[in-house]
Amino acid sequence: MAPTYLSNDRAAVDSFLDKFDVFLIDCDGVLWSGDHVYDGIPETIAMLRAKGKRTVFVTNNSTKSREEYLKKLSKLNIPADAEDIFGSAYSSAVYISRILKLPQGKNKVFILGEKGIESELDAENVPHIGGTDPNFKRDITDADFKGLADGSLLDPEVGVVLAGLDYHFNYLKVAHGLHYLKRGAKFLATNTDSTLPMHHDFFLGAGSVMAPLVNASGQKPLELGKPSQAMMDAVEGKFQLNRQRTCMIGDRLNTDIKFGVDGKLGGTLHVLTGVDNKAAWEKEDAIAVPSFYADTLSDLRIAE
Ligand SMILES: O=C(O)[C@H](O)[C@H](O)COP(=O)(O)O
Ligand SMILES: [Mg+2]
Repeated sequence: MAPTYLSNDRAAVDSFLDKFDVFLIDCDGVLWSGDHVYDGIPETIAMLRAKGKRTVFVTNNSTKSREEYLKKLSKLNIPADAEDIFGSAYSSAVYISRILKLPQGKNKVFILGEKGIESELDAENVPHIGGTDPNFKRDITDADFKGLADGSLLDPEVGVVLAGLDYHFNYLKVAHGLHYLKRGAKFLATNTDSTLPMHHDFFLGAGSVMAPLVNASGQKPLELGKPSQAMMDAVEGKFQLNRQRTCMIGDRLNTDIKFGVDGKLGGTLHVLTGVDNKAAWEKEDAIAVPSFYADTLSDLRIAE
């Protein structure tokens, strides 16, 4: 069935809102582009909450922890509770500490990523190295090559390499990641989005940042962010979701919309402010087709 267009259609928006109690809302490309909030977003979230709807922010962006996202949301006047934020950094930390359960002496994580991952691993008492450690912000030396090849530079307790969006990746850091994988560490990713919407344009996403490691190791990481259904199960458990009364709202087909479709949610809404346009789901072999679409999330305000 062709997706229902909601923009400027009060009746369509009213029946859309009546169908759902919980909205899982993506962030980059839906609420904002970098620090630029799209027009009418704070008012739209406030309207949904005023109508008794639950709004849960589900982002693949692992550079911030839930706490850091709460600060960003409140700085941008978007109403939110700390409880209603579910990021891929949190999803990954929970997977490592509560599901993977690494053996003692092999329970450390080497991070190719930012502060968000470090904070969420700390919250789960999972030891970690790499990440924002300033010792990695330099050129590789011959001593590094030697120490990585003979293992003298490697921490024997590392059992996982966790990769995400990293604004500071370089040859030295990726080389460490490669040599931990060569010694049997598990390869996990918070997400593998190829691009990042920022300042109304697109930049390298997590998937593009970790591509050198995937290429050199010949391994594909286990993804823990959208569209992974491990994340959907975690979201369902945490928020006691009735999947039929839940709608996923996103800008990207191969993460957000696929997440909702594979998760058999009651509906998915594709907004055209971010990564994918209409043509992406109109084509024959579209990876996922939304049940609703709108030019922007704030088009829901017609129901105010
Ligand atoms: O590269 C990335 O990590 C993604 O572009 C970014 O995380 C997407 O975030 P989301 O749209 O899921 O909020
Ligand atoms: Mg997005």
